[in-house]
Amino acid sequence: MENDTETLLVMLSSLLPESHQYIDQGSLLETLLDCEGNVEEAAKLISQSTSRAAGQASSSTKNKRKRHSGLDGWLKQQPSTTSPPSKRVNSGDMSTRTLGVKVPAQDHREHTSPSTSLKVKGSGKPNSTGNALARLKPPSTSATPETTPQLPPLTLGTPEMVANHTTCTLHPRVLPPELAIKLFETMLTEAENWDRNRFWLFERAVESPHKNSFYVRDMSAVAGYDQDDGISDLEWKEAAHYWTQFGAADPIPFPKLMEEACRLLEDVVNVEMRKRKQFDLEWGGNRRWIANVAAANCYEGAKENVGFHSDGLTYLGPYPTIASLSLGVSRLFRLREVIPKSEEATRKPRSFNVPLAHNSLLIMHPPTQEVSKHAIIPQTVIDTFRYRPSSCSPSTSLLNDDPESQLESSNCRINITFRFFRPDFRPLTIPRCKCGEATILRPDMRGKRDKDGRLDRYWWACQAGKKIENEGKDCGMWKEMNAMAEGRGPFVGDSAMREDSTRNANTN
Ligand SMILES: O=C(O)CCC(=O)C(=O)O
Ligand SMILES: [Fe+2]
Repeated sequence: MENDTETLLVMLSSLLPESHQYIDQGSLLETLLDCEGNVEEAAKLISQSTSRAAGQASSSTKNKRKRHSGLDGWLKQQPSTTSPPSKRVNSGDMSTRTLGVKVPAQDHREHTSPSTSLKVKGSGKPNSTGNALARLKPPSTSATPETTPQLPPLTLGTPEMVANHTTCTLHPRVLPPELAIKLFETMLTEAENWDRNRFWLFERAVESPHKNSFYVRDMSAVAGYDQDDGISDLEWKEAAHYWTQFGAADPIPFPKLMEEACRLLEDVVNVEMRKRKQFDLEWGGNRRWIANVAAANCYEGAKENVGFHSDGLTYLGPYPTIASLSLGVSRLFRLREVIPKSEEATRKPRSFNVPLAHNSLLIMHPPTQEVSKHAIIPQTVIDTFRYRPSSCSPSTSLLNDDPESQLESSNCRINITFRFFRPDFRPLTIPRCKCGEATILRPDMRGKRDKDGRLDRYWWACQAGKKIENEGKDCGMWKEMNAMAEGRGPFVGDSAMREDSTRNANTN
């Protein structure tokens, strides 16, 4: 566990519902250790253990748990597309389980609002005492036996290491240095107007531990793009609303320097993409990868962070390519595979740390979002970013006796993730749930997958429980995506997929 322990403990406490606030720090620490410092997993484990204990006292809950021992079981029994929300728990890289009490779902995030290290609004009251340690014991069904070897986290300090160990590529010094500095300065100014996402988690309103914002590109001047994708301003507004976890802000146009950077980065992405194998469900429309939106994050100081998550696929569609530019302070990006249920008994996920230096591009290639989660972890210390401001030209600095005195310092990291929102997943086409909200598209990360990381299925799920006004209540809608039947595409694998669906139709 590399994070500052105290921070992790605070983060963990902040995620626990009021009824768990009495659990002592020693027990919290033990659980954190069990979970290799993963705050969200520790919080889930505690909640699950407690609900399990509660379930033992209630035979009706126990019966329900027996009847539906997970989403698969539940689906087999209930062919309809909706599920009773109070019994369904989907928790990202934890298996989907049926519990006696409702634990708020995690990582339903579209863009930010991770499930770890959130600023909590309001404090939990201490509750009655209890046998905390007994409750903290991992569930007996805990999938990974102690004998399964656990590889320690590995730091990937070079592009070669990143390429060898992950589904990402790293491109240092990617922009001309002056452009990188100017863009950093622009985004620092922009960030003064950004906000923190606010949403409902673990029975309380929480705030994301960093600021973010959502930008939409003017595509009219972008060569090679079908100008007539028909996505209206209102739809962009809706996308921004869900991307920022029910935020009210209008999407912002790309600043000039972001546009300039985007064009250069697209070239890098396209060169990389041409070297890689494509997945059938990838977008098959444009010949070149282009970005039409950018989500930007600002992390101030060492502690601001984003917790483990995979990026919501609602508008990106399956197997997206995401180009993530880092500016300013270098921070650690942590990537960890989500192990499919069928392999839990034989292997444990390994964490990789990738230091993201100023002016580096990390490309998350497919199937990164399908098979792993990522985070920017809180750190104990960071190196201050020292740079020559763009207002100070090299010639004036030569005239100066002490050029060092002209350097500026910053403790901020700016991240810009350039993304392509697919026309076939445009806001108008996103299924609505009974709450009247757009659903979120999530991969079945723990389900079956082939050796290339190809998944079996994706789900449209209600996300209304995260809206603060809803206080965790949702309609529980949970429907499998059927890309063909929903009229989506074109896909990279169109012809192969059509043959498949015809074959299936004929054999049924
Ligand atoms: O700041 C970063 O590098 C990661 C940001 C991220 O994961 C996101 O915006 O989804
Ligand atoms: Fe992300």
